[in-house]
Amino acid sequence: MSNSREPIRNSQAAEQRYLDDVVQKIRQAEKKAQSSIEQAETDKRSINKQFGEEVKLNYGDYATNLETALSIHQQQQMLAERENSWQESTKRLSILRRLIGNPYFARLDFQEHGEPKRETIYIGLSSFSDKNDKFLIYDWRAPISSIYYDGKLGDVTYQTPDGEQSVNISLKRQFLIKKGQIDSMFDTAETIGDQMLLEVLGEKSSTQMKSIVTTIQKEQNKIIRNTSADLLFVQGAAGSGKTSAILQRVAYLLYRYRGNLTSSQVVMFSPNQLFNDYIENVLPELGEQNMVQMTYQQFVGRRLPNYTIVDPTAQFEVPQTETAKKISKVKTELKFFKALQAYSRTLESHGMFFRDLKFQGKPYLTKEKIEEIYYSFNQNYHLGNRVDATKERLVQLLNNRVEPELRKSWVSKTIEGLDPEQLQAMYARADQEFSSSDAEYKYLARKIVTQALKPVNQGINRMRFFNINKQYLHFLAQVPQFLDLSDYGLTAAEWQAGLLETQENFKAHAIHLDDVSPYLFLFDLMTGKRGDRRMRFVFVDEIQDYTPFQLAYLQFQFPKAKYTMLGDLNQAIFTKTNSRSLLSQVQKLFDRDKTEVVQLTRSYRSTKPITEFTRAILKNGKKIDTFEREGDLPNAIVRDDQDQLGEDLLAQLKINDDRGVTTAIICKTKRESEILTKFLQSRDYPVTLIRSESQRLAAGTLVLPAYLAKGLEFDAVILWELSAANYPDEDDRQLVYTLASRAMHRLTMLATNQLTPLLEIVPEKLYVNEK
Ligand SMILES: Nc1ncnc2c1ncn2[C@@H]1O[C@H](COP(=O)(O)OP(=O)(O)OP(=O)(O)O)[C@@H](O)[C@H]1O
Repeated sequence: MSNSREPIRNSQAAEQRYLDDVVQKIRQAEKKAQSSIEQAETDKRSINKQFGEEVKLNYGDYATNLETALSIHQQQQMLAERENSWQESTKRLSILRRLIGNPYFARLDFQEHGEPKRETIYIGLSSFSDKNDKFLIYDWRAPISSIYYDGKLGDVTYQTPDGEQSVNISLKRQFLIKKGQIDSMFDTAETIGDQMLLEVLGEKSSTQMKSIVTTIQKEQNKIIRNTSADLLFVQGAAGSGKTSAILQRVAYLLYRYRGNLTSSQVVMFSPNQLFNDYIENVLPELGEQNMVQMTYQQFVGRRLPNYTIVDPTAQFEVPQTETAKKISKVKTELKFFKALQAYSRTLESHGMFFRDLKFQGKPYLTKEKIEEIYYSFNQNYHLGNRVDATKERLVQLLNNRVEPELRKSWVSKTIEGLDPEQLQAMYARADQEFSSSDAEYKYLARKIVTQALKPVNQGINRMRFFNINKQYLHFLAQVPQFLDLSDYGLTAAEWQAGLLETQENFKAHAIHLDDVSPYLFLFDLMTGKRGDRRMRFVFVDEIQDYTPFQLAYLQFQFPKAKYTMLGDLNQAIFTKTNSRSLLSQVQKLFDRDKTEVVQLTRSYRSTKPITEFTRAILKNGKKIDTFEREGDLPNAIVRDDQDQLGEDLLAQLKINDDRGVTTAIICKTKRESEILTKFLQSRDYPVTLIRSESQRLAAGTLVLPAYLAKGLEFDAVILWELSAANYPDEDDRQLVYTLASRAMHRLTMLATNQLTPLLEIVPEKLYVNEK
């Protein structure tokens, strides 16, 4: 071997010596960071002290005031510098402390093409260099680290900001290091050896998701490091690491665009708040700040604070009628988005509804007048400029009204009614002087009038002259002109009935979730709003639960961002009907050349028997591969009465508890979860019921309703009442698949009378039927 140091480091003892050396250097750096923090703190204290004394001394005339101001400015600058250095050192310190116990997880030996020397690098959570700026550890996100995840041994290439590089890899070594000691190490010729992955996957679940940097798979690495696509669409089986991959991707992007990208320019839309809590620690553990996280409902809901958003399907408690499903389909498709855009263009020449702007309870700027102004501009004005020009004219009109208003009797009455205190508050200064009492009266009158007209002014600025509700209903009435309702199996009368329902909802300050996005979009179009252009990356997880309309609306809201959308078209649990066409509809929103699709087919979450079972539930399932991890076959127990089933549940819980695995019992609805929780408590079995998404996941056995289980995982899952009564037909197939695929090590299904017929297609050898 050409590198003389290499043989020395080939045994574990030698690697340990090298590790000790690195750890010692990190410790030295830690001390240094600690002392610069202390220094910055001492400096801050002394600046503050000095500053306090100077200010006390110089509290005098104008000149010294100016001097004081200058000195304050100077002090502030000095403080800010110290603050910066304090923050830098604190951040550094926390990274160093993280590195001390586990500085790196891999070593690579390689030779760059054309270079005589072979190099050895170590890869860890963050980079670290010694006093001479020699890198002892490379960040896992550095360009060179990519070859650890990507390639086999031999000749490989990797991307750098300056283009492609080729190297020849001769060694790839993985380490499991705990508290500064090498637990085990293995050399691998594979991408990332299965041995390492097996160790990691065999671990127990917890209430917090973990980072996967040490074992990122090649396909996942593609997702993480992609910077070219405007739309990166990831279709991945349950448990294939979609969520994990995007969290590492956020960390990667923050590193790659350091200085130009902040975590506030990255937003992630996730299925529910519970899931947000579940993933909350991953980025901080990687030394990065969390991105903005919210649910789509939160995103749109904050713009409609006075409305209750109704979504009858969300919790599976109320079944939807066939007609309601069809109407819902119309309102959630891309065609509807386009129809709305087309409708908005017609408003440029006619058809906009207005409201009076009132003053003292009476129309002040009438809707007729506003309409006249709005349509007085020529056809070059689109909706956005039309509204700006209208606002301007209305403000002018309002200003012109001030003078005549001054002479009205309500103004003089108001002035007469002012008590001395109120009067005093009207003057700019206590000793304000006027040339005459007439001038004083005019001054006061003007103040009162402008004050009173303020709400009208606000109404103009906030565009209260638009009648958005009426406009939206008008649009719904016009829909048959833009779409063929018969394509959706709907008659004009059924559509009209749906419209009346929306109208009734408005009266009750409620709005159906399907109406929310079109309603806001119409308002944006009317007011010429153009979205948030600062947002650079948008992530949408569990995309199969979004409607094409919602995704189009997101794109409208963040027009400059690159999108990463992840989903499993096998798991569409809320929007069953259109999941198949979702991808094709979404692709229409982006430039074809800038769209990349990545498939993740291997399921890492579950043992092989569980993955084999869950994938058999799907009829036209996308391809799913298992990961070779052994475990028990899933088991199903069916009883004639629920009391007996309760005993079986307790018995299964005992088995799981004895094995030290944590169980989640998933029921179909919230009501069922509540009843089951009461039963278990009556039998002195401690459980935590998760009944809303604002709750936290707790340790120990959980009971939760199906709609909250999205995206989560548990050591053991018991599906309570997976019966024919609860899951009768095809509509629930994807839901059952989603629920079953939450299990990592153990899956049990319990039902009274009869198991759901959805399992009939699953070969008997894939599970144990205990009846
Ligand atoms: N490369 C990896 N190394 C180690 N663990 C991994 C890897 N990829 C995925 N996992 C583990 O597999 C499990 C499933 O990952 P994740 O939740 O990201 O999948 P998902 O595709 O989002 O699943 P779902 O669609 O079912 O919600 C997690 O426990 C995760 O830590």
